[in-house]
Amino acid sequence: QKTNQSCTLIATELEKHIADAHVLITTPFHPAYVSADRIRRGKNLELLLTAGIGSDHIELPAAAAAGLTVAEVTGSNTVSVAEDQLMRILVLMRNFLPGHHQAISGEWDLAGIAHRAYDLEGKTVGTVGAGRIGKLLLQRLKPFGCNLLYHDRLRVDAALEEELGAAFEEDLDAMLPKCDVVVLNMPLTEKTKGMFNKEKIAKMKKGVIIVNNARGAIMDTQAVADACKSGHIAGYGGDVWYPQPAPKEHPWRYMPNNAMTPHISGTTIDGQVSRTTQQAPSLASRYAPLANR
Ligand SMILES: NC(=O)C1=CN([C@@H]2O[C@H](COP(=O)(O)OP(=O)(O)OC[C@H]3O[C@@H](n4cnc5c(N)ncnc54)[C@H](O)[C@@H]3O)[C@@H](O)[C@H]2O)C=CC1
Repeated sequence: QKTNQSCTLIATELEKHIADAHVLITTPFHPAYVSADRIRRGKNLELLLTAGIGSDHIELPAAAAAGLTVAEVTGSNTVSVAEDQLMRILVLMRNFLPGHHQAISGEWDLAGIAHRAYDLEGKTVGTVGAGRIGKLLLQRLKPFGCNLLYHDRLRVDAALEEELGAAFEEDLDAMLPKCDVVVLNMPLTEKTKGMFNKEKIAKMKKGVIIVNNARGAIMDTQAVADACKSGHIAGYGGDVWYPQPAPKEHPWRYMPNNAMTPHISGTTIDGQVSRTTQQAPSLASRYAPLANR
């Protein structure tokens, strides 16, 4: 109910002011979807600023057609997200959540946890996307003694590849069957929307762990829920959903072995400070020249 109230409040305030606004600042966490209709009604709009990374909640072709600048705070919370991904990998690999549930519910059933708990050492971890967050994750995984793979449109330079200790996989479909853990680190675009469907998931190892802090809509929602139910996916964790806020009946809330949360991986206090301190200069650089005229 709290979520519904705050959604309604955001929508009402946005509708009230959109006709006057020159700058619209939105976040990917609790997005005000910037539709073509809202862009049309925002007659004074000049800048759509995403306070975070990932502007897929904005209808980009409509923004471009209206001549608007769309900007985001690149790099602002990348450490927060990479650390969170590492946490979710460990939480799922070690089967931590049922153990915690036992602790708070008065149970003591070691076998009930241990039968599906593994070490991360020696496992193959592949990231789909090795941009800012993907590279930070690979750096953090290196000391765990994993076999590290990455797939991206672009290969990182040889020196960095060696430093990361990760092997490039040009063909995603060739990488997926090798991975015990798959982490998504690419943007939601027309190309990646629904990319991880039933067929793609079937190419992965039975018992794979998937961590997706990139965007919910990169996955086929029902295919993920079905594969968790069948056990093909042994664990699915992340903080991104489609749509957001996720409705109560969203199947990922109820699928087995999930380590889902609301969209919080980039909103640590450090991530928030970094986002806001980088956002102000972004606004200032656009408007200071006008103000000084
Ligand atoms: N959950 C959260 O709080 C946050 C989520 N994100 C999400 O993570 C995504 C990645 O963030 P960054 O690493 O900062 O972005 P980035 O732009 O530095 O890296 C993205 C990488 O994905 C690659 N890529 C793009 N399309 C691809 C495709 N079709 N196939 C393979 N690789 C492809 C790019 O070449 C690039 O290397 C963002 O787009 C955003 O959606 C970002 C920050 C916070």
